[in-house]
Amino acid sequence: MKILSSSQIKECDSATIEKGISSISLMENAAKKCANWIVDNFKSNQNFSIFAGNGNNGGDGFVIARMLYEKGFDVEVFIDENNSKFSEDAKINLNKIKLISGITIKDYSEFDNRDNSVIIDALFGYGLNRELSDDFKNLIENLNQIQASKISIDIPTGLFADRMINKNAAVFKADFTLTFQFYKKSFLHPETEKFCGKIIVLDIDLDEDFINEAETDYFVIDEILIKKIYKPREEFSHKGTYGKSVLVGGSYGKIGAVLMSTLSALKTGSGLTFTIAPKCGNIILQSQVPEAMFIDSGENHINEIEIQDKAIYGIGPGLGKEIETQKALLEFLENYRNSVVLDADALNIIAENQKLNLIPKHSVITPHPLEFERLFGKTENSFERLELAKQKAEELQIFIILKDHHTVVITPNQKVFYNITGNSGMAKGGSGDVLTGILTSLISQKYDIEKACVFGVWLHGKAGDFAAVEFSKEAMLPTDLINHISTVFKHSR
Ligand SMILES: NC(=O)C1=CN([C@@H]2O[C@H](COP(=O)(O)OP(=O)(O)OC[C@H]3O[C@@H](n4cnc5c(N)ncnc54)[C@H](O)[C@@H]3O)[C@@H](O)[C@H]2O)[C@@H](O)CC1
Ligand SMILES: [K+]
Repeated sequence: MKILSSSQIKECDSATIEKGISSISLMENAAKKCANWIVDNFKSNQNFSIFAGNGNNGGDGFVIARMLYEKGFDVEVFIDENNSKFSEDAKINLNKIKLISGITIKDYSEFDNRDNSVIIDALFGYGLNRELSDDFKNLIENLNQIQASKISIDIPTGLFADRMINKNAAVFKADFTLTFQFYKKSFLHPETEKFCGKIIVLDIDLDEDFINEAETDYFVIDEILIKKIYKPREEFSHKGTYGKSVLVGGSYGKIGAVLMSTLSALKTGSGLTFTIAPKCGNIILQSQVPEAMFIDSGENHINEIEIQDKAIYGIGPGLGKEIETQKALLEFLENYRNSVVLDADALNIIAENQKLNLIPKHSVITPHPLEFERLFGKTENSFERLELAKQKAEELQIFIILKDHHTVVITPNQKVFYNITGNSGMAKGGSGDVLTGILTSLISQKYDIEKACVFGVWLHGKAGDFAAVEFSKEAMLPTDLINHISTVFKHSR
């Protein structure tokens, strides 16, 4: 799914209107989708307090008020009674509810939530283009204090669609955000996402031709994209068809990491799978993953990384940073020309030795925010981090998978794919090792690297979601996630 900027969304609205749908019908349709969702999700004796602004977001609020009232709900609408400059469509819809005696319209200042109503925020949408005034900030801070369910229409008021907010910004804290047609970039960054609650994307039939032609670097990974990428296994194939994955890592006390990567590579379909690990890992690896071939290197830590023909390497899980290991990795990178997946200590070794230039072109690196900082330096927030990552991905011609609440894939041509599968149960040591195995396996199976990254992060999160359903977010383990890779493939048929 494409992510458009607020100006592109505005153009998309206009293109839809040019195709013959009036702007007032578009508002009617958008509000109807919201009202239907609310009716389906709230009890029929629920009261609603709708806070409307002067623009089209407020207009949506007026239509929602009318529709909920018509469905039998109690509704009160709050506006700024001192400001009579409404957008044209908002004014038409405000006038319509003024004629309905059962809907009371009051000034924001008259609100007291005596009847414990659900609060609907239709103050500002994607049209917000500057800081809120103190009056609005106070209103929002007061609303945020109230213990009630809260719904934002299109965007929680106070957020911009596609940029960071100021540190002291006031933002409506929603439990649900009912948004139109597209995810907004700010729904996917930790500093701003926390205000959105559960995000529901409602299709309001905006012009498909415009959407198809709109140019953007930003995408949300959805099932439509995954269906285009996934290559089911062919009947007439053999193990050689599915490539050779070599997982490199493990050190005394950290053999589990490379074991999980190896197992994940196998479970993702790798044809031939090797593990290069120190001798101390031999018995555990051979007994736990008999399908993989073991190549030893060093006693308790890796001291050499053998280069094999026609293989894809995934290096880093549990690797450690012993001097000999550092030398082995740097020597490998100096002599290796193919794409490689680099994670964890492999990235830390590269950062400490300042050897970014040794990363082969079209490789994949999978840093979490701290590893990213060690590699590329400090940034103020995740929006800036993403911009720096785009710049570095292009400069080094590599794929960067930034692991965060929403993991992001950044390509050498600066495309950005946000992943929305996964859950907090995956915030445990070992989850990253699984991802390294999955990515190595997909690339060795000749998935194009961009597709492998997109499919890999989605698959990783989706398996995590299945594991959370079975075991709970608290109790699920990375090994449960590995076992649920099969559930994802079964559901993908
Ligand atoms: N036809 C359309 O364009 C549709 C628009 N829709 C709704 O319309 C919204 C966008 O409407 P608008 O473009 O009218 O914008 P908003 O309703 O988000 O904001 C209203 C106006 O407030 C002004 N403003 C910006 N920042 C401000 C600030 N800090 N303090 C005070 N005023 C400020 C701007 O001039 C802006 O146009 C969407 O988020 C969505 O809810 C939907 O009804 C779908 C169709
Ligand atoms: K809003």
